[in-house]
Amino acid sequence: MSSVLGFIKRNYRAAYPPGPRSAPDNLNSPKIRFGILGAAAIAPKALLIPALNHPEVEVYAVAARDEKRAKEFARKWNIPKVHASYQELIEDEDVDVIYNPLPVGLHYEWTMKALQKGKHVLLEKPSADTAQEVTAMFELAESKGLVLVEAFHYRFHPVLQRAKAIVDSNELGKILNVSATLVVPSGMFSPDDIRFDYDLGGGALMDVGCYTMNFIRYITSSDPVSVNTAVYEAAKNPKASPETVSKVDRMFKATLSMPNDVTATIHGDLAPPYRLGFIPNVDITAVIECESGTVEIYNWVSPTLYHTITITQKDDKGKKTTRKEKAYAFGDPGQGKGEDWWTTYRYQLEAFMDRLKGRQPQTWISKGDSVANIQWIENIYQEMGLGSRPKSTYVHDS
Ligand SMILES: NC(=O)C1=CN([C@@H]2O[C@H](COP(=O)(O)OP(=O)(O)OC[C@H]3O[C@@H](n4cnc5c(N)ncnc54)[C@H](OP(=O)(O)O)[C@@H]3O)[C@@H](O)[C@H]2O)C=CC1
Ligand SMILES: O=C1OC[C@@H](O)[C@H](O)[C@H]1O
Repeated sequence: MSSVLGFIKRNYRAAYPPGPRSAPDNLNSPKIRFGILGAAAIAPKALLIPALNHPEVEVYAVAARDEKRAKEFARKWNIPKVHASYQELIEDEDVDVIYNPLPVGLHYEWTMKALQKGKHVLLEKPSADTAQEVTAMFELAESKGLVLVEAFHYRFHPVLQRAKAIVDSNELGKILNVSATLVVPSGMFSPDDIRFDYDLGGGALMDVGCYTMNFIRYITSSDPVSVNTAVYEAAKNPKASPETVSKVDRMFKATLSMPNDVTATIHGDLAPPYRLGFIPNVDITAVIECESGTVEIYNWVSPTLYHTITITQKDDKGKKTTRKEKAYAFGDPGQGKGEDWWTTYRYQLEAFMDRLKGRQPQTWISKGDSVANIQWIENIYQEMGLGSRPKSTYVHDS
C-alpha cells in the first residue's frame, strides 16, 4: 500500500513540482534564460516542468516555424517571449541557453548557429546524424567556452549509477553480456512522425537505439570493438518515397563485441506488433549478466515513474538468491542533490546548470561519449546496409 502511495506522490510531484526552495549562492543574480527551438512535444517534460523547480532557470523564449503555433505554446506554458523564426531566437541577446529539440537532421545546423551566436546548448539526443558533425559541434563549443551537452537524461538519474556501482563492485564477478532493450508501444508515433523520416535523421536505431548504445557503453565503461550482427525491419510511412522509407528501421537488433570478451545486445522498436493481435508490446529492460549472477533494471529510461533493480546471485552450487533495490534519489547527500520525485530531466537540468555556473555537476556526458555513441550507431547502419543518416547540407562559416 505504501508503495502505491509513494508511486502516486512521486509522480504527482514530478508533474506538478513545487517552486524552488532557494537559489544556492546567488540569490540576487539574474536567472539564466533559456530559449526553445520549436514547439516540440518533448519540451514540457524535458525543460519546462523541470525549470519550474530550478531556482536559476527561466524559460524565456520560444520560436516555431509558424508564429501562431509559437504563440499558442508560449501562452500555454507562460513563456514571455515569442519569436517568429529560429534565426530570430538565436539572435535574441536576452537568451543565454538554447534548448534544441528539433528533428535530429536539424540538430547540427541549429546547434552550430546557436553556438556561433554565443549561446550554450542543451541538445536533444541523438546529438546529430554523423560523428563528424558531433565532433564539429563540440569543437565549436569548446573554442567559445560554451556548455554543450547531449541530453541523455536517463544517465543523470541515481538508478543508473546504482546499477553500475553494483556491477563495478565485482560482487557478481566479471561482466559477460550486457543487453539493453527499448521497445515502445505501437501507436505512440504516427507513421509520419519525424522518427520515420530518413531526411530528418529518422530510424529506431537513431531514436531509441541511441539510448541502448549509450547504456552498453556506460555499463561496460568501454566502446564496442565490432558489430557482429545487425538486423532491422523497415518502417511503413505512406507519405515517404519508397526509396527513403526503405532506409528507415522501425525495429533493429544488433549484437556487438566489447573489450575483455564481453558481448552486448541492443534492441529497439518504435511500433512493435501487438501481442495476440491486441496487447501492446513494451519492453524497457536492461540485463547485465556476470560470472556469478545478473543485474536487471526494469524501466531504465523513465525510472522516476517506477523502476526496480533485481540482483540475482548464484552460489558455487548454483543456488540463486535474489534481492531488489530502488534508487529514486542518491543514497547519501554527498553523492548528489535531488528528491525522489525528480525526473531524469530534472536531474539533467541540475547538472547542466552546475556546469554552466562553474560548479561540479554530479555527472556529465562528455564530447568523447557523444562522438563514440553516434559513431557506433553509424557502424551498425553500415552493417545493416542502410548507411548513416544524411549529413546536414548546412555549411558552417566561422
Ligand atoms: N529526451 C527525451 O526524452 C526525448 C527526446 N526527444 C528528441 O527531441 C526531438 C524532438 O522530438 P519530439 O518532441 O518528439 O518531436 P516533435 O515532432 O514534437 O517536435 C519536433 C519539432 O521540430 C520542429 N521542426 C522543424 N522542422 C521540422 C520538420 N521539417 N518536420 C517536423 N518538425 C520540424 C517542429 O517545430 P515547430 O514548432 O517550429 O513546427 C517540432 O515542434 C528529437 O530530436 C527527439 O529525438 C524526443 C522525445 C523524448
Ligand atoms: O525517451 C524516449 O522514449 C521514446 C522515444 O521515441 C523518444 O524519442 C525517446 O527520447
